[in-house]
Amino acid sequence: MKTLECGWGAMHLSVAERGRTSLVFVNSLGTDLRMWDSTLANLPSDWTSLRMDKRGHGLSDNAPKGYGIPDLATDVISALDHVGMGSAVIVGCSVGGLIAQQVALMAPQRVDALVLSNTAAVLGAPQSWQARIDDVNQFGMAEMAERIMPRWFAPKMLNHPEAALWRTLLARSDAQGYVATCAAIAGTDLTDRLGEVSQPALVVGGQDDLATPPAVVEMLAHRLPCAELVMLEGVGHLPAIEAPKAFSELIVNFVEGIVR
Ligand SMILES: O=C(O)CCC(=O)CC(=O)O
Repeated sequence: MKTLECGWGAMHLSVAERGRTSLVFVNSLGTDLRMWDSTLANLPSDWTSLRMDKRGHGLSDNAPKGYGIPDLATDVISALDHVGMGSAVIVGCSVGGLIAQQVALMAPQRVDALVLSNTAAVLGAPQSWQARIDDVNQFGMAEMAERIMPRWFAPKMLNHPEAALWRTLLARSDAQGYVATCAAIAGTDLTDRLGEVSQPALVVGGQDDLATPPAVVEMLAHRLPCAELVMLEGVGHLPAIEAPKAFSELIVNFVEGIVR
């Protein structure tokens, strides 16, 4: 673990620096960098990986209010600078995928390729995020965790002991960090800029994803100039947790295909 000093505070990083293939993992709303544990365990051991908790998530500090996806993308670029990673394959889930797209637009030279899991260029209507913020403020994270679980996990995963651990993490999450990220999502629509993303992209969705349903993920793949799409059966919003072996196999095949 390393701590990165940013303009807004300290960011906690888990860094492994080996080998030539570099990947950066950006997590989803309400999770932390441990969402990638099982995926990393299935990747070649000589690959370099960098994971980070977003502002207000995991062990990272809360930032001042009023930041957007470009600020979160700047955090990723700062993390790359911090560990001396010139460029990398950026793997992002949901809002992490939105941040990954933003990094590709802001600093294309830092992005070798994208793995966009369960995400889109716009994640739902702004009003739905304002409703989410209002609900968090009214009911708190514990109540919200109950409501969000079926949006995270496919029915067959919901009663798995691991799902209970993630529910606990979400229930204990910092509400300020959560709502600040909801507000950043609400203000972002990259649809009109997708044509500028020239890097190869692997777009992954889950047939049972209620948060970013298959049609939304398919639309992202369709609009990106150079994308391949894989839709996983029996998987919800978080394939890295629900189907880590299948997810990491997809990453390995994709990355080996582009470096060959
Ligand atoms: O996972 C994300 O980054 C955003 C979507 C989410 O939190 C799940 C939901 O919409 O309930």
